Amino acid sequence: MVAPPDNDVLWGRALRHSYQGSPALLGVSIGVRDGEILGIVGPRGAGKTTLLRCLSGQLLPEQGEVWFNSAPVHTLPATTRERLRRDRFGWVGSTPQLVPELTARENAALPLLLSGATYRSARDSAQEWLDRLDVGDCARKRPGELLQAQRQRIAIARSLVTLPEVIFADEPTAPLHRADRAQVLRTLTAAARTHRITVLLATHDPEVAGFADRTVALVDGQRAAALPGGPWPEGVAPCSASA
Ligand SMILES: Nc1ncnc2c1ncn2[C@@H]1O[C@H](COP(=O)(O)OP(=O)(O)OP(=O)(O)O)[C@@H](O)[C@H]1O
Repeated sequence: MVAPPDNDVLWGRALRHSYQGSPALLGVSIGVRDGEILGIVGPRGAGKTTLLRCLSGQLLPEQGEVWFNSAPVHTLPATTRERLRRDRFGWVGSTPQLVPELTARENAALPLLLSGATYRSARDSAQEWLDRLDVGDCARKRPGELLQAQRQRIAIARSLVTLPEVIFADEPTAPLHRADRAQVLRTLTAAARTHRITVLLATHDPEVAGFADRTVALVDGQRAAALPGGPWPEGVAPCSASA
């Protein structure tokens, strides 16, 4: 095993994974620099979610290595990987997964409460992030009383509340109206830059990818040529922003 280069906070090498024999990743290598906002772009089914799940330790790749700083994520026991994900990583999926019995503020505070913060400090921090994401007035409501777009903002607040080292954002603005996407992405990326949070932003939408410092393209489970902030590589048709 070879440890990652010093300036990479996260590093995947030759990652391969398949689902019931159907390949999703075919030997992807990737390095993510500390504090970088890295776009993982590509059409639907390209392997973006699978790559994020491998890099975040949710999914063990069939082959390959994942390093977070000097920790070999691919060989860590399940409980250590879970702790790593809880304490150092944040995750935002394309659909908000909130606890229905808790209020919006309790949902956003949950990662802090799980890591031992006092109720009052967790609640105050959660409220601050809800305010920044323009859902502060939803704080006392439960997910069932809220719109999907409001729930997604709460899920983003929850991912930021611990100021994790890395946020994995998988199509994070998919449930939002187009007009709201830029504002939410500005909040997420501004918070990341202020607090030096590394962000992996998976998307099929070139407008979303425009918020990244650099993009890496995936096509059919493999890296494809891409220019940072430039045109999409051949074979990666930019989809409309109507996801
Ligand atoms: N749980 C699963 N079981 C079986 N096949 C899966 C599973 N998850 C993903 N796949 C398949 O693996 C391939 C890669 O999927 P993945 O979700 O990683 O791509 P993606 O680029 O994130 O696509 P999308 O934008 O549609 O989520 C696709 O062919 C997909 O159908």
